Amino acid sequence: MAPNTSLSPRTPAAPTADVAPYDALLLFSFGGPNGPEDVLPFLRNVTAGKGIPDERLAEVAEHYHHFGGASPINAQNLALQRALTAELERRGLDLPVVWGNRNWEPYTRDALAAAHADGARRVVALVTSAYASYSGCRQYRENLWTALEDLGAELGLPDGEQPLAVDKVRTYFNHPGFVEANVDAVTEAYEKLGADGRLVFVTHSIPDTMEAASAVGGATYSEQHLDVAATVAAAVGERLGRTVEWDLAYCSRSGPPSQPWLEPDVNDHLRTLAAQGTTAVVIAPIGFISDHMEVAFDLDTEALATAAELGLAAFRADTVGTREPFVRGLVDLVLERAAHARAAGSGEPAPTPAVVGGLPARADVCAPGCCRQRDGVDSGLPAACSADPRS
Ligand SMILES: CC1=C(CCC(=O)O)c2cc3nc(cc4[nH]c(cc5[nH]c(cc1n2)c(C)c5CCC(=O)O)c(CCC(=O)O)c4C)C(CCC(=O)O)=C3C
Ligand SMILES: [Fe+2]
Repeated sequence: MAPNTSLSPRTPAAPTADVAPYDALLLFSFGGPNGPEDVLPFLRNVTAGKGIPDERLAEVAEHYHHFGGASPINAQNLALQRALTAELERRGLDLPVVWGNRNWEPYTRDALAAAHADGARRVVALVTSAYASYSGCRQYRENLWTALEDLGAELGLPDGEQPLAVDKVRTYFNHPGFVEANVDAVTEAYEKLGADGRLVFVTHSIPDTMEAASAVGGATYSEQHLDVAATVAAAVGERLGRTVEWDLAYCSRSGPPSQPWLEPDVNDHLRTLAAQGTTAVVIAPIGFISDHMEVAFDLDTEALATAAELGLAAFRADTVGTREPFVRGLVDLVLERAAHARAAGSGEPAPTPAVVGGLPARADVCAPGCCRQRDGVDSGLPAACSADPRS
Protein backbone atom coordinates (compact mmCIF):
# COMPACT_ATOMS: atom_id res chain seq x y z
CA MET A 1 0.00 0.00 0.00
CA ALA A 2 1.29 3.46 -0.86
CA PRO A 3 1.90 5.45 2.32
CA ASN A 4 -0.66 8.19 2.86
CA THR A 5 1.31 11.07 4.35
CA SER A 6 -1.46 13.59 3.91
CA LEU A 7 -3.31 14.20 7.16
CA SER A 8 -6.71 14.25 5.50
CA PRO A 9 -9.32 13.12 4.65
CA ARG A 10 -10.90 12.49 8.02
CA THR A 11 -13.80 10.17 8.59
CA PRO A 12 -16.75 11.74 6.75
CA ALA A 13 -19.05 13.13 9.46
CA ALA A 14 -22.53 12.98 7.95
CA PRO A 15 -23.45 9.29 7.38
CA THR A 16 -21.75 8.07 10.55
CA ALA A 17 -22.83 10.78 12.98
CA ASP A 18 -24.72 8.38 15.20
CA VAL A 19 -23.56 6.66 18.40
CA ALA A 20 -26.19 3.89 18.21
CA PRO A 21 -26.07 1.07 19.34
CA TYR A 22 -23.98 2.44 22.23
CA ASP A 23 -25.38 4.03 25.35
CA ALA A 24 -22.13 4.80 27.20
CA LEU A 25 -18.42 5.37 26.49
CA LEU A 26 -15.82 3.82 28.82
CA LEU A 27 -12.57 5.79 29.00
CA PHE A 28 -10.38 2.84 29.95
CA SER A 29 -6.99 3.61 31.45
CA PHE A 30 -4.05 2.34 33.49
CA GLY A 31 -4.57 4.18 36.79
CA GLY A 32 -2.05 5.67 39.17
CA PRO A 33 -1.66 6.63 42.84
CA ASN A 34 -3.35 9.75 44.24
CA GLY A 35 -1.08 10.07 47.27
CA PRO A 36 1.91 8.49 49.08
CA GLU A 37 -0.24 5.84 50.82
CA ASP A 38 -1.45 4.58 47.41
CA VAL A 39 2.01 4.01 45.92
CA LEU A 40 2.84 0.53 47.24
CA PRO A 41 -0.63 -1.03 46.85
CA PHE A 42 -0.80 0.43 43.33
CA LEU A 43 2.61 -1.04 42.43
CA ARG A 44 1.53 -4.41 43.83
CA ASN A 45 -1.56 -4.33 41.61
CA VAL A 46 0.52 -3.53 38.52
CA THR A 47 3.24 -6.10 39.09
CA ALA A 48 1.27 -9.06 40.51
CA GLY A 49 2.81 -12.19 38.98
CA LYS A 50 5.04 -10.19 36.62
CA GLY A 51 8.50 -11.06 37.99
CA ILE A 52 9.63 -7.44 38.37
CA PRO A 53 12.73 -7.35 40.65
CA ASP A 54 12.27 -5.72 44.12
CA GLU A 55 15.03 -3.18 43.40
CA ARG A 56 13.12 -1.96 40.35
CA LEU A 57 9.91 -1.62 42.39
CA ALA A 58 11.72 0.41 45.10
CA GLU A 59 13.17 2.62 42.37
CA VAL A 60 9.77 3.20 40.72
CA ALA A 61 8.19 3.94 44.14
CA GLU A 62 10.83 6.69 44.49
CA HIS A 63 9.76 8.17 41.12
CA TYR A 64 6.24 8.56 42.50
CA HIS A 65 7.44 9.92 45.87
CA HIS A 66 9.59 12.43 43.98
CA PHE A 67 6.25 13.90 42.83
CA GLY A 68 4.56 13.77 46.26
CA GLY A 69 3.27 10.21 45.75
CA ALA A 70 0.72 11.21 43.12
CA SER A 71 0.79 10.32 39.45
CA PRO A 72 -0.29 13.01 37.01
CA ILE A 73 -2.26 10.37 35.06
CA ASN A 74 -5.54 10.71 37.00
CA ALA A 75 -5.90 14.47 36.48
CA GLN A 76 -5.08 13.91 32.80
CA ASN A 77 -7.77 11.28 32.42
CA LEU A 78 -10.30 13.59 34.09
CA ALA A 79 -9.31 16.31 31.61
CA LEU A 80 -9.71 13.88 28.69
CA GLN A 81 -13.09 12.72 30.03
CA ARG A 82 -14.22 16.38 30.13
CA ALA A 83 -12.84 17.10 26.64
CA LEU A 84 -14.56 14.03 25.15
CA THR A 85 -17.84 15.00 26.83
CA ALA A 86 -17.57 18.53 25.41
CA GLU A 87 -16.74 17.28 21.88
CA LEU A 88 -19.68 14.83 21.94
CA GLU A 89 -21.99 17.61 23.11
CA ARG A 90 -20.65 19.98 20.46
CA ARG A 91 -21.71 17.43 17.83
CA GLY A 92 -25.08 16.86 19.43
CA LEU A 93 -24.24 13.26 20.37
CA ASP A 94 -25.80 11.82 23.51
CA LEU A 95 -23.21 9.47 25.04
CA PRO A 96 -22.22 9.67 28.73
CA VAL A 97 -18.49 9.12 29.35
CA VAL A 98 -17.45 7.01 32.34
CA TRP A 99 -13.81 6.58 33.40
CA GLY A 100 -12.34 3.34 34.77
CA ASN A 101 -8.82 1.99 35.36
CA ARG A 102 -7.12 -1.39 35.34
CA ASN A 103 -4.84 -0.77 38.32
CA TRP A 104 -6.33 1.89 40.61
CA GLU A 105 -9.49 3.76 41.59
CA PRO A 106 -11.82 4.42 39.91
CA TYR A 107 -11.68 0.74 38.90
CA THR A 108 -13.17 -0.51 35.63
CA ARG A 109 -15.73 -2.63 37.45
CA ASP A 110 -17.05 0.39 39.35
CA ALA A 111 -17.25 2.53 36.20
CA LEU A 112 -19.19 -0.24 34.43
CA ALA A 113 -21.44 -0.68 37.48
CA ALA A 114 -22.28 3.04 37.38
CA ALA A 115 -23.04 2.91 33.65
CA HIS A 116 -25.19 -0.21 34.19
CA ALA A 117 -27.10 1.45 37.05
CA ASP A 118 -27.82 4.34 34.69
CA GLY A 119 -29.39 1.92 32.23
CA ALA A 120 -26.48 1.36 29.84
CA ARG A 121 -26.35 -2.11 28.24
CA ARG A 122 -24.02 -1.61 25.27
CA VAL A 123 -20.75 0.19 25.89
CA VAL A 124 -17.92 1.32 23.63
CA ALA A 125 -14.47 1.32 25.25
CA LEU A 126 -11.63 3.69 24.44
CA VAL A 127 -8.25 2.48 25.73
CA THR A 128 -5.71 5.21 26.63
CA SER A 129 -2.96 3.41 24.74
CA ALA A 130 -2.51 4.09 21.02
CA TYR A 131 -0.47 0.96 20.16
CA ALA A 132 -1.14 -2.76 20.22
CA SER A 133 0.88 -5.18 22.35
CA TYR A 134 0.00 -7.25 25.41
CA SER A 135 0.43 -4.12 27.59
CA GLY A 136 -1.70 -1.84 25.36
CA CYS A 137 -4.30 -4.29 24.04
CA ARG A 138 -4.82 -7.78 25.45
CA GLN A 139 -4.07 -6.94 29.08
CA TYR A 140 -6.80 -4.29 28.95
CA ARG A 141 -9.19 -6.79 27.34
CA GLU A 142 -8.40 -9.46 29.98
CA ASN A 143 -9.06 -6.99 32.77
CA LEU A 144 -12.28 -5.92 31.05
CA TRP A 145 -13.49 -9.52 30.87
CA THR A 146 -12.78 -10.03 34.58
CA ALA A 147 -14.52 -6.75 35.48
CA LEU A 148 -17.60 -7.84 33.51
CA GLU A 149 -17.65 -11.26 35.22
CA ASP A 150 -17.24 -9.65 38.68
CA LEU A 151 -20.03 -7.18 38.01
CA GLY A 152 -22.27 -9.98 36.68
CA ALA A 153 -21.70 -12.00 39.88
CA GLU A 154 -22.36 -8.91 42.01
CA LEU A 155 -25.65 -8.36 40.21
CA GLY A 156 -26.59 -12.01 40.73
CA LEU A 157 -26.60 -12.91 37.03
CA PRO A 158 -26.37 -16.60 36.08
CA ASP A 159 -22.79 -17.89 35.66
CA GLY A 160 -21.20 -16.70 32.43
CA GLU A 161 -23.82 -14.05 31.68
CA GLN A 162 -22.29 -10.59 31.38
CA PRO A 163 -24.21 -7.48 32.45
CA LEU A 164 -23.07 -5.35 29.51
CA ALA A 165 -21.86 -5.88 25.95
CA VAL A 166 -18.60 -4.01 25.45
CA ASP A 167 -16.91 -3.24 22.12
CA LYS A 168 -13.53 -1.55 21.79
CA VAL A 169 -12.45 1.25 19.47
CA ARG A 170 -9.64 -0.03 17.22
CA THR A 171 -6.02 0.66 18.17
CA TYR A 172 -5.56 4.18 16.85
CA PHE A 173 -1.82 4.89 16.39
CA ASN A 174 -2.37 5.51 12.67
CA HIS A 175 -5.60 7.48 12.95
CA PRO A 176 -5.27 11.00 11.43
CA GLY A 177 -6.31 12.73 14.69
CA PHE A 178 -3.55 11.15 16.80
CA VAL A 179 -0.92 11.73 14.11
CA GLU A 180 -1.96 15.33 13.41
CA ALA A 181 -1.87 16.25 17.12
CA ASN A 182 1.67 14.81 17.30
CA VAL A 183 2.72 16.77 14.21
CA ASP A 184 1.44 19.98 15.85
CA ALA A 185 3.22 19.20 19.12
CA VAL A 186 6.56 18.38 17.47
CA THR A 187 6.41 21.45 15.22
CA GLU A 188 5.81 23.64 18.30
CA ALA A 189 8.72 21.97 20.10
CA TYR A 190 11.05 22.88 17.19
CA GLU A 191 9.82 26.48 17.41
CA LYS A 192 10.66 26.50 21.13
CA LEU A 193 14.02 24.78 20.60
CA GLY A 194 14.91 27.45 18.06
CA ALA A 195 17.46 25.16 16.41
CA ASP A 196 17.68 22.48 13.75
CA GLY A 197 17.68 19.49 16.07
CA ARG A 198 17.43 15.79 15.48
CA LEU A 199 14.04 14.24 16.27
CA VAL A 200 14.11 11.45 18.86
CA PHE A 201 10.78 9.65 19.17
CA VAL A 202 10.32 7.76 22.43
CA THR A 203 8.02 5.02 23.58
CA HIS A 204 7.74 2.52 26.44
CA SER A 205 10.10 -0.42 26.06
CA ILE A 206 8.60 -3.93 26.20
CA PRO A 207 10.27 -7.36 26.38
CA ASP A 208 11.45 -8.74 23.01
CA THR A 209 9.13 -11.71 23.59
CA MET A 210 6.11 -9.36 23.92
CA GLU A 211 7.21 -7.52 20.76
CA ALA A 212 7.33 -10.85 18.85
CA ALA A 213 3.87 -11.86 20.11
CA SER A 214 2.41 -8.50 19.02
CA ALA A 215 2.73 -9.62 15.35
CA VAL A 216 -0.49 -11.66 15.51
CA GLY A 217 -2.80 -8.64 15.00
CA GLY A 218 -0.73 -7.09 12.15
CA ALA A 219 2.43 -4.96 12.38
CA THR A 220 4.40 -5.42 15.60
CA TYR A 221 4.51 -2.84 18.41
CA SER A 222 7.82 -1.37 17.19
CA GLU A 223 6.66 -1.38 13.54
CA GLN A 224 3.54 0.57 14.54
CA HIS A 225 5.78 3.21 16.14
CA LEU A 226 8.14 3.34 13.16
CA ASP A 227 5.12 3.96 10.92
CA VAL A 228 3.85 6.86 13.06
CA ALA A 229 7.39 8.26 13.41
CA ALA A 230 7.95 8.29 9.64
CA THR A 231 4.62 10.02 9.01
CA VAL A 232 5.14 12.62 11.75
CA ALA A 233 8.75 13.36 10.76
CA ALA A 234 7.75 13.84 7.10
CA ALA A 235 4.84 16.15 7.97
CA VAL A 236 6.97 18.19 10.41
CA GLY A 237 9.69 18.44 7.77
CA GLU A 238 7.13 19.80 5.31
CA ARG A 239 6.00 22.43 7.82
CA LEU A 240 9.58 23.44 8.65
CA GLY A 241 10.71 23.33 5.02
CA ARG A 242 13.62 20.94 5.60
CA THR A 243 14.40 17.27 6.05
CA VAL A 244 14.09 16.10 9.66
CA GLU A 245 16.43 13.27 10.69
CA TRP A 246 14.83 10.99 13.25
CA ASP A 247 15.22 7.84 15.39
CA LEU A 248 13.07 5.74 17.70
CA ALA A 249 14.31 5.12 21.26
CA TYR A 250 12.75 3.49 24.33
CA CYS A 251 12.24 4.30 28.01
CA SER A 252 11.05 2.69 31.24
CA ARG A 253 12.42 -0.84 30.85
CA SER A 254 11.74 -2.82 33.99
CA GLY A 255 12.39 -6.58 33.77
CA PRO A 256 15.48 -8.37 35.08
CA PRO A 257 18.71 -7.40 33.23
CA SER A 258 18.92 -10.92 31.77
CA GLN A 259 15.68 -10.41 29.86
CA PRO A 260 16.06 -8.55 26.53
CA TRP A 261 13.76 -5.52 26.06
CA LEU A 262 13.48 -3.18 23.06
CA GLU A 263 16.48 -0.85 22.69
CA PRO A 264 18.16 1.64 22.51
CA ASP A 265 17.29 3.23 25.83
CA VAL A 266 16.72 6.96 25.29
CA ASN A 267 19.63 7.94 27.58
CA ASP A 268 22.07 5.63 25.77
CA HIS A 269 20.78 6.95 22.49
CA LEU A 270 21.39 10.58 23.49
CA ARG A 271 24.99 9.59 24.38
CA THR A 272 25.44 8.00 20.96
CA LEU A 273 24.02 11.05 19.19
CA ALA A 274 26.21 13.47 21.19
CA ALA A 275 29.29 11.36 20.38
CA GLN A 276 28.37 11.58 16.69
CA GLY A 277 28.21 15.38 16.85
CA THR A 278 24.51 16.09 17.34
CA THR A 279 24.05 19.32 19.34
CA ALA A 280 20.25 19.67 19.65
CA VAL A 281 17.28 17.31 19.91
CA VAL A 282 13.52 17.32 20.14
CA ILE A 283 12.28 14.39 22.26
CA ALA A 284 8.82 13.34 21.10
CA PRO A 285 6.97 10.86 23.39
CA ILE A 286 4.69 9.36 20.71
CA GLY A 287 4.25 6.19 22.79
CA PHE A 288 2.16 8.00 25.44
CA ILE A 289 -1.06 9.94 25.05
CA SER A 290 -0.53 12.15 28.12
CA ASP A 291 2.27 13.30 30.43
CA HIS A 292 2.08 10.49 32.95
CA MET A 293 4.90 9.28 35.16
CA GLU A 294 7.05 7.80 32.39
CA VAL A 295 7.07 11.21 30.73
CA ALA A 296 7.37 13.29 33.92
CA PHE A 297 10.17 11.16 35.37
CA ASP A 298 11.86 9.07 32.68
CA LEU A 299 11.91 11.87 30.10
CA ASP A 300 11.57 15.26 31.84
CA THR A 301 13.70 14.32 34.83
CA GLU A 302 16.11 11.66 33.59
CA ALA A 303 16.51 12.07 29.84
CA LEU A 304 16.63 15.88 29.98
CA ALA A 305 19.32 15.62 32.69
CA THR A 306 21.30 13.26 30.43
CA ALA A 307 20.99 15.77 27.59
CA ALA A 308 22.18 18.61 29.85
CA GLU A 309 25.17 16.53 30.98
CA LEU A 310 26.07 15.93 27.35
CA GLY A 311 25.69 19.62 26.47
CA LEU A 312 22.81 18.79 24.11
CA ALA A 313 20.11 21.43 23.68
CA ALA A 314 16.88 19.49 24.20
CA PHE A 315 13.18 20.17 24.19
CA ARG A 316 10.47 17.65 25.03
CA ALA A 317 7.43 17.81 22.74
CA ASP A 318 3.94 17.68 24.28
CA THR A 319 1.99 14.46 24.37
CA VAL A 320 -1.34 14.68 22.54
CA GLY A 321 -3.26 15.15 25.83
CA THR A 322 -6.48 17.03 25.08
CA ARG A 323 -5.30 18.67 21.84
CA GLU A 324 -8.23 19.38 19.57
CA PRO A 325 -7.27 17.12 16.61
CA PHE A 326 -6.75 14.19 19.00
CA VAL A 327 -10.06 14.59 20.85
CA ARG A 328 -11.91 15.15 17.57
CA GLY A 329 -10.22 12.03 16.20
CA LEU A 330 -11.27 9.94 19.21
CA VAL A 331 -14.90 10.93 18.70
CA ASP A 332 -14.55 10.11 14.97
CA LEU A 333 -13.26 6.68 16.04
CA VAL A 334 -16.25 6.13 18.34
CA LEU A 335 -18.58 6.99 15.44
CA GLU A 336 -16.66 4.66 13.12
CA ARG A 337 -16.94 1.82 15.66
CA ALA A 338 -20.67 2.49 16.07
CA ALA A 339 -21.17 2.40 12.28
CA HIS A 340 -19.27 -0.91 12.12
CA ALA A 341 -21.43 -2.35 14.91
CA ARG A 342 -24.58 -1.28 13.06
CA ALA A 343 -23.26 -2.71 9.79
CA ALA A 344 -22.55 -6.05 11.49
CA GLY A 345 -26.19 -6.24 12.58
CA SER A 346 -27.83 -4.99 9.37
CA GLY A 347 -27.20 -4.18 5.74
CA GLU A 348 -25.85 -0.68 6.48
CA PRO A 349 -22.55 -0.16 4.64
CA ALA A 350 -19.52 0.05 6.92
CA PRO A 351 -17.38 3.20 6.56
CA THR A 352 -13.78 2.80 5.39
CA PRO A 353 -11.53 3.43 8.38
CA ALA A 354 -9.45 6.61 8.15
CA VAL A 355 -5.69 5.94 8.41
CA VAL A 356 -2.42 7.72 7.66
CA GLY A 357 0.99 6.14 7.02
CA GLY A 358 1.82 2.82 5.42
CA LEU A 359 -0.14 0.39 7.59
CA PRO A 360 -3.79 -0.67 7.39
CA ALA A 361 -6.34 0.05 10.12
CA ARG A 362 -6.30 -2.46 12.97
CA ALA A 363 -9.30 -4.72 13.39
CA ASP A 364 -12.23 -3.64 15.61
CA VAL A 365 -12.49 -7.14 16.99
CA CYS A 366 -9.17 -8.78 17.91
CA ALA A 367 -8.14 -11.96 16.12
CA PRO A 368 -7.72 -15.18 18.14
CA GLY A 369 -4.32 -15.12 19.86
CA CYS A 370 -3.92 -11.34 19.35
CA CYS A 371 -1.28 -9.64 21.50
CA ARG A 372 -0.35 -12.43 23.85
CA GLN A 373 2.28 -11.84 26.50
CA ARG A 374 4.61 -14.23 24.68
CA ASP A 375 4.25 -16.40 21.58
CA GLY A 376 2.32 -19.53 22.38
CA VAL A 377 2.01 -18.58 26.07
CA ASP A 378 -1.37 -17.65 27.38
CA SER A 379 -2.17 -15.94 30.65
CA GLY A 380 -5.12 -18.31 30.88
CA LEU A 381 -7.50 -15.36 31.24
CA PRO A 382 -10.29 -14.83 28.71
CA ALA A 383 -10.14 -11.48 26.92
CA ALA A 384 -13.09 -9.27 25.91
CA CYS A 385 -13.52 -7.68 22.44
CA SER A 386 -12.14 -10.75 20.68
CA ALA A 387 -13.47 -13.07 17.98
CA ASP A 388 -12.76 -15.85 20.50
CA PRO A 389 -12.42 -14.65 24.12
CA ARG A 390 -10.67 -17.89 25.09
CA SER A 391 -7.95 -17.78 22.44
C1 LIG B 1 3.69 -0.56 26.59
C2 LIG B 1 3.40 0.02 27.95
C3 LIG B 1 2.67 1.16 28.23
C4 LIG B 1 2.05 2.10 27.22
C5 LIG B 1 0.64 1.76 26.98
C6 LIG B 1 -0.30 2.36 27.98
O1 LIG B 1 -0.26 3.58 28.16
O2 LIG B 1 -1.06 1.59 28.61
C7 LIG B 1 2.64 1.31 29.65
C8 LIG B 1 1.97 2.34 30.33
C9 LIG B 1 2.05 2.61 31.69
N1 LIG B 1 2.80 1.98 32.62
C10 LIG B 1 2.58 2.56 33.84
C11 LIG B 1 3.17 2.18 35.04
C12 LIG B 1 3.90 1.01 35.21
N2 LIG B 1 4.22 0.08 34.25
C13 LIG B 1 4.96 -0.97 34.83
C14 LIG B 1 5.45 -2.09 34.19
C15 LIG B 1 5.41 -2.37 32.81
N3 LIG B 1 4.89 -1.55 31.82
C16 LIG B 1 5.00 -2.19 30.60
C17 LIG B 1 4.59 -1.67 29.36
C18 LIG B 1 3.82 -0.53 29.20
N4 LIG B 1 3.34 0.28 30.21
C19 LIG B 1 5.61 -3.46 30.82
C20 LIG B 1 5.88 -4.48 29.76
C21 LIG B 1 5.85 -3.57 32.19
C22 LIG B 1 6.45 -4.76 32.91
C23 LIG B 1 5.40 -5.49 33.69
C24 LIG B 1 4.24 -5.95 32.83
O3 LIG B 1 4.44 -6.80 31.95
O4 LIG B 1 3.13 -5.43 33.03
C25 LIG B 1 5.07 -0.68 36.22
C26 LIG B 1 5.76 -1.56 37.24
C27 LIG B 1 7.01 -0.95 37.69
C28 LIG B 1 8.03 -0.91 36.56
O5 LIG B 1 8.53 -1.99 36.31
O6 LIG B 1 8.22 0.12 35.97
C29 LIG B 1 4.43 0.56 36.45
C30 LIG B 1 4.31 1.31 37.77
C31 LIG B 1 1.64 3.64 33.68
C32 LIG B 1 1.12 4.58 34.79
C33 LIG B 1 2.03 5.77 34.85
C34 LIG B 1 1.62 6.76 35.88
O7 LIG B 1 1.35 6.40 37.03
O8 LIG B 1 1.58 7.96 35.53
C35 LIG B 1 1.30 3.66 32.34
C36 LIG B 1 0.34 4.59 31.66
FE1 LIG C 1 4.07 0.35 32.12
